[in-house]
Amino acid sequence: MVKQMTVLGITGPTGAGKTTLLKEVEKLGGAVIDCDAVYHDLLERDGALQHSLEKTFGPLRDERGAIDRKKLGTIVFGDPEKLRQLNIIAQTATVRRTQELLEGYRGKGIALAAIDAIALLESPLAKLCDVTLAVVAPAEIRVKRIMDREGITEEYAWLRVKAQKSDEYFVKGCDRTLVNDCDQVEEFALQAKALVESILQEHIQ
Ligand SMILES: CC(C)(COP(=O)(O)OP(=O)(O)OC[C@H]1O[C@@H](n2cnc3c(N)ncnc32)[C@H](O)[C@@H]1O)[C@@H](O)C(=O)NCCC(=O)NCCS
Ligand SMILES: Nc1ncnc2c1ncn2[C@@H]1O[C@H](COP(=O)(O)OP(=O)(O)OP(=O)(O)O)[C@@H](O)[C@H]1O
Repeated sequence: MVKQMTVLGITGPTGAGKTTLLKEVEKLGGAVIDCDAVYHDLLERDGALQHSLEKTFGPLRDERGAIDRKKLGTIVFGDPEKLRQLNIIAQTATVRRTQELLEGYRGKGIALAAIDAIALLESPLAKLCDVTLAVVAPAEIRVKRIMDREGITEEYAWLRVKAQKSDEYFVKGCDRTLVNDCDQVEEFALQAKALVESILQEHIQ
């Protein structure tokens, strides 16, 4: 009998703790697909994607000749229409690559694969998932976390946070929720592990 693969979709706003949860999935033997990383990889090597972005948003190169994400972020995070245009361009490429990766994991007989995507709920990715999980946390805490993690300014951190949908949107759209408002990342990691294990149990039975 071919073993079924459980596909867990993870979404939620920036700095909430999704990557921390993905590390627990990996420790449990699951495969993870971080759509930010998939997209960053495509941004480096997909000429058609680079061309499409510059055609829409104007010159975006840094001194290395690569697409300057902070420059693009400053354009789109302050303008909902431009963010909408970016989402269409980025999602087409990212969703295609994510589907290829999922099929690869399925072919290898992997029991659990998790997809982490900011646009999970409004993209075709949600339909590929057996369970969806929202990871949320108060905006002030998230701003501090992403400033510490990336060394970005408070202004850019708030610009990114305010460009995103509310916690309520993610909670309403997902099957399950994890609130990450504790002070210690280790404490959240334990909660995340317990939830992923219980989801796996439910799907194995
Ligand atoms: C907007 C950009 C230029 C910002 O670059 P920056 O280096 O500041 O952020 P990075 O790429 O590291 O992403 C960090 C976080 O920003 C948030 N973010 C990224 N893209 C988006 C988006 N389209 N909408 C809302 N938030 C976003 C996410 O929370 C993400 O985890 C860049 O992220 C981008 O081009 N994003 C589009 C990719 C996308 O839509 N991915 C989703 C595919 S399902
Ligand atoms: N409960 C916590 N206490 C302290 N630090 C935390 C906690 N949860 C997460 N962090 C830290 O906050 C930062 C953001 O967490 P993480 O990268 O998991 O979020 P994310 O949802 O993946 O963010 P993004 O969507 O921006 O990639 C990381 O540096 C992480 O180590």
